[in-house]
Amino acid sequence: MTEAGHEGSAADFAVTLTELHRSYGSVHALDGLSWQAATGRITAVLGPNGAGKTTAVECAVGLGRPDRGVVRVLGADPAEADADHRAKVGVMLQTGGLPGGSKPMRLLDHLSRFYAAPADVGATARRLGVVDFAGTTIRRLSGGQKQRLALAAALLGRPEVLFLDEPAAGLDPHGRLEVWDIIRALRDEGTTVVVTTHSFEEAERLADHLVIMNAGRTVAEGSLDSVTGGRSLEDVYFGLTTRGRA
Ligand SMILES: Nc1ncnc2c1ncn2[C@@H]1O[C@H](COP(=O)(O)OP(=O)(O)OP(=O)(O)O)[C@@H](O)[C@H]1O
Repeated sequence: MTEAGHEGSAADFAVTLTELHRSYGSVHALDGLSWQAATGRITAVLGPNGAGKTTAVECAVGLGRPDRGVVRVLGADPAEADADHRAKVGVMLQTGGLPGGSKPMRLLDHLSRFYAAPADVGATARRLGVVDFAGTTIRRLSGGQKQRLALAAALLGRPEVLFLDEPAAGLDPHGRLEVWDIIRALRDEGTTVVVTTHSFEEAERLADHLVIMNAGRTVAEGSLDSVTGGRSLEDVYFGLTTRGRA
């Protein structure tokens, strides 16, 4: 198991979080959090409810600012970065924010107009299987269909760095395999992917680099093998984490 090591140049690590603190009242959501995501690799971030995963991603995409600490994404501070930088960063948050009254293709068309050089909407919709439910109003979609749509939306800007919050949650087994294949294909095309997850299987299947968070801090970071040291990921996780506080 390794401590959060911060070696290598900025080009090696598309995302670097260093000693982040963020509090909501008396809750220390981030309490000295540090981890890195290597460029062109998949980083999986595991941690119990309330560990601070979403808060960390919000800081990394510029939706929130830490009270203290340094965030660098593609060499820039996302809270200060310009539109060009933001266009290079994609994010799929949990699906609650999709507009219920719209239809999938209309939403993707609309979102694609925010980008100077968007991905092809039809090709993106086909890749995620959105065309299969293109005529259904978003509020009537199943959880898995919403998940595919949210992932398609996150790909429209052809991001260099992609943050995915529980991308396979709610998907059936076929759907999960398909989404994992897409994530690996994106990595193979050079995209840096950060996946937050509660699934050991997802972490084991996807992670080139693994981060385990607990109570706002990193408690393990490294390759799957270096983190587990021959034990099961589940055993390591339960040994390092405590029940969520959310
Ligand atoms: N806007 C907010 N106001 C108050 N407390 C918040 C807010 N956002 C997060 N928190 C608290 O900060 C802590 C970390 O929350 P966060 O959502 O980052 O955890 P998480 O690891 O993403 O959890 P989950 O696995 O449930 O998604 C929790 O205790 C949460 O209740």
